[in-house]
Amino acid sequence: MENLPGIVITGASGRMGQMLVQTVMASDKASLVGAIERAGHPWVGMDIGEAMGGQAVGVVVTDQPLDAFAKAQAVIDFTAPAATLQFAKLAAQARAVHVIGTTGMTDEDIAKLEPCGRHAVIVRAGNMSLGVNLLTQLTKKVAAALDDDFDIEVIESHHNQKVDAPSGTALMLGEAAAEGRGVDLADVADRGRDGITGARKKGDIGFVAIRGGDIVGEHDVMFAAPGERIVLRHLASDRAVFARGALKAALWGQDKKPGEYDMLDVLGL
Ligand SMILES: NC(=O)C1=CN([C@@H]2O[C@H](COP(=O)(O)OP(=O)(O)OC[C@H]3O[C@@H](n4cnc5c(N)ncnc54)[C@H](OP(=O)(O)O)[C@@H]3O)[C@@H](O)[C@H]2O)C=CC1
Ligand SMILES: O=C(O)C1=N[C@H](C(=O)O)C[C@H](O)C1
Repeated sequence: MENLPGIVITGASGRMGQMLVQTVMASDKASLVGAIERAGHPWVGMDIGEAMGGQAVGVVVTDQPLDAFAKAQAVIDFTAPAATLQFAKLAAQARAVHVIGTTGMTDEDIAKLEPCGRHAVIVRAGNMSLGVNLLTQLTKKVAAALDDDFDIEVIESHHNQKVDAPSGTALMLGEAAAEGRGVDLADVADRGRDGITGARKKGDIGFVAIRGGDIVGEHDVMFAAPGERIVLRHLASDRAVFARGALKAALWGQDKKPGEYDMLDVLGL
C-alpha cells in the first residue's frame, strides 16, 4: 500500500470529484492522499469519506492545494477553468502529474498550460472515456472518406447543471472531423444558430447542445447527405467511465517526461 502512487482529487465535492474519490479508493494501483475544496466550503476540515456520507477514510478535505500536491504523485482535476489554471501552476511546482478533465477552457487558457508542461506531465482531455477517444478516431476516418456533400453536425446532450457549451467532447469530435477533412475547425465551426440564419454553408461543422435532467453525456456525429445519413454515437450512462480513464492517465503519466499529453497518448490510439 505504502508505495502506491498517491493521488489528490480537486473539486472533491463535485459530481466528478466524488466519483473520482470512490474510484481511487477502490483501486489497488493508487492511494488517495488528498482532497481539495475551495476555502469556505463546508467540507473543508471533514474526512472525505464522512463528507460523502460514508465511513472515515483518513483523508481530510483541505483548501491548501500546494501542501497536498507536494505529498502526491498525481492530481486529478475536474473543476472549472480558472481553478484548473491555478492548480496547473501548483502541480508543476510539486512535479506532480496533472490530469485535467475540466472543459470550457479557452485557447488562451490552454496556452497558459504550456509553461507548466515544461516542469510536469499534463494529461488533458475533454473526455477521458475509452469509448469517446475511440470515436474520435472513427470520426476522423469517416470524415476523411466522405466529401463535403455530407454535412457534419455534432449533437451533444448533458444534464441541466452543465455550464459550458459545446461540450469538451463535442469539440474533440469536431476537431477530429475537421482533421479528417483537412480543414481548420476554427474556420468551419458553426456554434450558434438562432433566427434567420440563412442556408447551411457547405463544409461547415455544426454544433447542437441539449441540456436537460440528469443526462450524463451523449454525443452523435452526423454525416448527412441527400438521401442518406451516417450517425456515430457514444452514450455515457455512468461517470465511472470518465473517472477510470482519469486514473489510468494519472498512472500512465508516472514515468513520462514533462509535457502535454492527451488520452490518445494514454490509450495508445
Ligand atoms: N474530461 C472528462 O472526461 C469529463 C469532464 N468533465 C468536466 O469536469 C468539470 C466538472 O464537472 P462536474 O463534476 O460535473 O462539476 P461540479 O460543478 O459538480 O464540480 C466542480 C467542482 O469543482 C469545484 N471548484 C470549482 N472551482 C474551484 C476552486 N477554485 N477550488 C477548488 N474547487 C473548485 C466546485 O466547488 P464549488 O461547488 O465550491 O464551486 C465543485 O466541487 C466540468 O468542466 C465538466 O465538463 C465532466 C465529466 C467528464
Ligand atoms: O460536464 C459534464 O458532465 C461532462 N463534460 C465533459 C464534456 O464537456 O464533454 C464530458 C462528459 O460528456 C460529461
